[in-house]
Amino acid sequence: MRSTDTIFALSSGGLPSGVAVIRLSGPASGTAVEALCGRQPPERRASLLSIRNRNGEKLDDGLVLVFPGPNSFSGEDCAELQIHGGRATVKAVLAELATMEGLRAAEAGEFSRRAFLNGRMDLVEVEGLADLIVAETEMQRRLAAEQSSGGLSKLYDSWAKRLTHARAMIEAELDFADEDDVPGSVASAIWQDMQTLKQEILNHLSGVRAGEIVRDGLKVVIVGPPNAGKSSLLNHLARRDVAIVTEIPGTTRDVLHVDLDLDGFAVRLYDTAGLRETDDLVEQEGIRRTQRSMAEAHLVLLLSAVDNPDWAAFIEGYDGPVVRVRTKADMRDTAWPAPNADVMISVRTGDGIAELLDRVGSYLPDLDQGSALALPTRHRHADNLAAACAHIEAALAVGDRGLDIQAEHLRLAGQALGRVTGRVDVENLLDVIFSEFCIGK
Ligand SMILES: Nc1nc2c(ncn2[C@@H]2O[C@H](COP(=O)(O)OP(=O)(O)OP(=O)(O)O)[C@@H](O)[C@H]2O)c(=O)[nH]1
Ligand SMILES: [K+]
Ligand SMILES: [Mg+2]
Repeated sequence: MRSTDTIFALSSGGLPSGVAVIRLSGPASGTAVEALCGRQPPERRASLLSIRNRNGEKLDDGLVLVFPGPNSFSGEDCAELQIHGGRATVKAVLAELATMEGLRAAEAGEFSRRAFLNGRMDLVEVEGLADLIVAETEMQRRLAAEQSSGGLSKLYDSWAKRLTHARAMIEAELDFADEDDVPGSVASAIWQDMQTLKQEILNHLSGVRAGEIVRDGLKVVIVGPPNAGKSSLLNHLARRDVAIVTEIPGTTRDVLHVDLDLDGFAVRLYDTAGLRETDDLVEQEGIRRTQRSMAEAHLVLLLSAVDNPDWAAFIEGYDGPVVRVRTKADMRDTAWPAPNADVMISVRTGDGIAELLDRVGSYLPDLDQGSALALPTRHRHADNLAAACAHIEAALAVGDRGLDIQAEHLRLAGQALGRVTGRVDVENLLDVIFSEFCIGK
C-alpha cells in the first residue's frame, strides 16, 4: 500500500438509498473528478454536474464537492460525489473510478487512518468516531461525540503538559543545583501538582466501568430452571419472537441476546438454557454456556415460576448482583408480592414488567444527564492511564534525593499518556484500531 495512492469508497450506508456518497482521498482526487465531470468544480461548494464515463456516456447527475488538503477530513485532497443510491448507478461510478490511473478501492478504516497519519485526528478521536458511527443509544452517542470531538484528548493532553512542565522544572533545578540562590521551592510546588494530577487520573479511572457499560451495554443475563419463562421474557422485552418458546422444559440451548434501549442506555439481554441436572449432552453444553454468560454478567435476573426457597443454588459461583423474579404471575391467585422474590411478573398480562425494568435501570451508571461524558471507554485507555499513575506514584515515592530518577518516572508517565492519544509508539496498534471501521470511513 502506498500512501500516494488515491483511494475511493462508498461512504454512505447500504444500497439502495436515496443518496449515495462516494468519497475520494489522495493526490489524484481532483483529476478523477475532472475526468468524470469534464471540469474542476469550485472548492468546498456543491456543484450539480453530470458524471460520465470515458466514452462520454452519462452515468448519473450528482452533487460534486472537492476539498483540497490539508484542510480536509484526511488531510489530503478529497472529493465527494453525492449520487443516486441505486445499486447499478453506484456500481457504474465505482467501476469507472477503478479504471483510473493511481486510484484504487479503499481498505477498511483507510480514510480515518490517513486522517490520523496526517495529524487531523488522534487515536482517541479516531476510536470515538468508530463508536459514533455504531452508536445506537443516546448515551452511546453522547459518549462517542465527546470523544470524537476531542474532549477526552484535551484532558489527556493537559495532563501530559503538566508532566512536561514538571520535568522542565526538575531539569532547571538539576542544572542550577550548585548555585545557592536558586530557591528549592520551585520543585515543591511541582510535587504538589503531581499529587493532584495522580488523584485526577485515579478519579477518571474510576469511570472505566461506567464507560464500558455505556459503550458496550449493561450485560443482563436471564437464568433459572427450565420452563421458568426465560425465553418468554426475552421475547416480551424485545417485542419480537427472537427465542423459541414451548412448554417443553429444556427448549433453549444456545445463548441468545437482544439489545434494548433503557433510558438511553444500551442493555444487552441474554436468554440462556434452563439450569438442571441432565443426561442430555446437548442440554449439558447449553448449561455450560449459561454459566459462561453468567461469569460476564453485570446483572443476573434469576427467574422461577414457582415459589423457590433456594434461589441461590441456581447461580452457584456467581457473586454479582441478582434480581429474583417470580414469573407467570397470572397463573395463580396468591397475593402479591411473592415471598422470596424481588419482583413478580407475567408476560401474559404485562404485570410487573415496568417494575422489573426499573430494577434493571438501577444498575445503570449514575451519570449526570446534562454534562459531557468524559469517560475512558477502552481497556487500552485504562491500562495506559493506570501506568501513567503508577509512574507518578513512583516519582513521588523517590523523594527529593533523586531528582533525576523522578524526572525519568515523569517522562515514562508522559509516554504512557502519549500512547493513549497516539502521540508516541503506537505503530503496532494501528491495524487493530482501524480494522474496527468499515470501508469508506
Ligand atoms: N401463563 C403464563 N405462561 C407463561 C408465562 N411466561 C411463560 N409462560 C409459558 O411457560 C412455558 C415455558 O416458557 P419458556 O419461555 O419457553 O421458558 P424457558 O425458561 O425459556 O424454558 P427453557 O428454555 O426450556 O429453559 C411456555 O409454555 C410459555 O408460554 C407467563 O407469564 N404466563
Ligand atoms: K421451555
Ligand atoms: Mg428458553
